[in-house]
Amino acid sequence: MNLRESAAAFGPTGLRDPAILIVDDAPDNLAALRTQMVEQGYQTFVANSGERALQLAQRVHPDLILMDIVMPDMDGFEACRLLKAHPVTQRIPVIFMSARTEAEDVVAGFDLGAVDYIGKPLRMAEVCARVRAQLQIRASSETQQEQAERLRTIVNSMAEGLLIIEASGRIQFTNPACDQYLGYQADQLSGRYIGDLLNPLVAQEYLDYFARHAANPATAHSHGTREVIIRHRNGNSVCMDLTLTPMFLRQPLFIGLLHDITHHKLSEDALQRAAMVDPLTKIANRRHFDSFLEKEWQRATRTGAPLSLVLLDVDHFKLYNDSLGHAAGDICLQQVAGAIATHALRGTDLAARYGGEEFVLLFAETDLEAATGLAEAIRAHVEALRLPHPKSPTSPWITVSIGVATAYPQQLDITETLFVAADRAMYSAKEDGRNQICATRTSGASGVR
Ligand SMILES: Nc1nc2c(ncn2[C@@H]2O[C@H](COP(=O)(O)OP(=O)(O)OP(=O)(O)O)[C@@H](O)[C@H]2O)c(=O)[nH]1
Repeated sequence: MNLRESAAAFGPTGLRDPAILIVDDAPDNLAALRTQMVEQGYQTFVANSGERALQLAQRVHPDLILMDIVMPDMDGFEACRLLKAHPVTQRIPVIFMSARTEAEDVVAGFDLGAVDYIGKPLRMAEVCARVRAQLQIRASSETQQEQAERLRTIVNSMAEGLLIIEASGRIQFTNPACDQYLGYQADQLSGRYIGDLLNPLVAQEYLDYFARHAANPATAHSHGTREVIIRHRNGNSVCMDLTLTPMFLRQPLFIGLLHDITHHKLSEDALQRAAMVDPLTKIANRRHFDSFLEKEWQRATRTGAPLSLVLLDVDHFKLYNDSLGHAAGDICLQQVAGAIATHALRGTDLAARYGGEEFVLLFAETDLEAATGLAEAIRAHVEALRLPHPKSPTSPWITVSIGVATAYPQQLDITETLFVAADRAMYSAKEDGRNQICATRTSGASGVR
């Protein structure tokens, strides 16, 4: 075939006309078959020996080979065996043509991998029909292979993790993204069970859903998307969105799509934490303190344990700002906050900036005497910071005045009572000369005792 002929071999769609390699040592047979094949619109290549057929097949990759069996030197059976042994030619369908139509010849032909066997003398219409049928089979199997290849590429390159799960919870397949998310090598997850990855309650919920679907596929619906905690191979937990969709092939299967939301979760957690912290001093803010106090108040109501509130106000802070500037005032508040926070040691203690230059500490399960001791330690700590306050009329250093109040909350009491008592005590400390503590004990609705 010359260049013009080979250009003409491509149809208007750019797809090549099917190419047929005809192998026969009889020139008449070759010519007659070639004429038929050309009439059918096929490209044709001819070979008059087994050796020549092998060379041509490797060069032109025909879509089908029509192969005579009885030929000198290398016969058709041997040529077929060699074609099937070579990776480049092994998938090319071979149709034998022979006058040897004994059952053992036909069987031997099929055993060698031929797709068909036509008896000689040839009936050309039959040859054409058989060639057409084989080309159709080959085209549809190529389409299936292409589709499978396309799907494989998508599944292997997608950023989302994909799992195929059987109704028993056994994992049948995972894609590379899924393996990577969960820290496994390729194929290590196949054969494991979802219970190996999920918390037992969540795994059971999925197994129930699988069982319901397997029992009645017609009513199956997508399980939708939900947030799940999955066990990473290294033992850590990762937060993922899992979307499950049923699919029925030979057995009920479930496609799981995994989307890593750990980063999203981390920033959500960071936002939540930020909402609880005072931006200047980095200790708890008022909102966090109020909800913490509410919880401890409820707990103390149940246990009958004392609850102590320590309220601190920086002395003459307006003068400090006015003399040293607002920026120095900010740094001073940060240092005072740092000192205060070191005294909230237990999980049930909390130090917070309550607003401006006012700080609070809550000490749960702490009576007035113990709280007063803690308050005195804080007062001394702040004074020991030796933060110069040149304009203060009461001390050369930054000091704090502290009110301490202790309550034994009862059912109808409100937290407000404790605040009012601590506030009053703090003002008494101011009035008495600042840099000191005043303590009081409330009993809720019955007021200060
Ligand atoms: N630098 C700074 N100053 C603040 C901040 N919040 C409140 N203040 C200042 O703190 C000062 C509080 O002053 P006052 O409530 O009058 O009381 P004081 O000067 O501390 O005097 P006494 O409480 O009576 O000892 C005000 O000048 C506020 O502007 C802050 O975040 N940074």
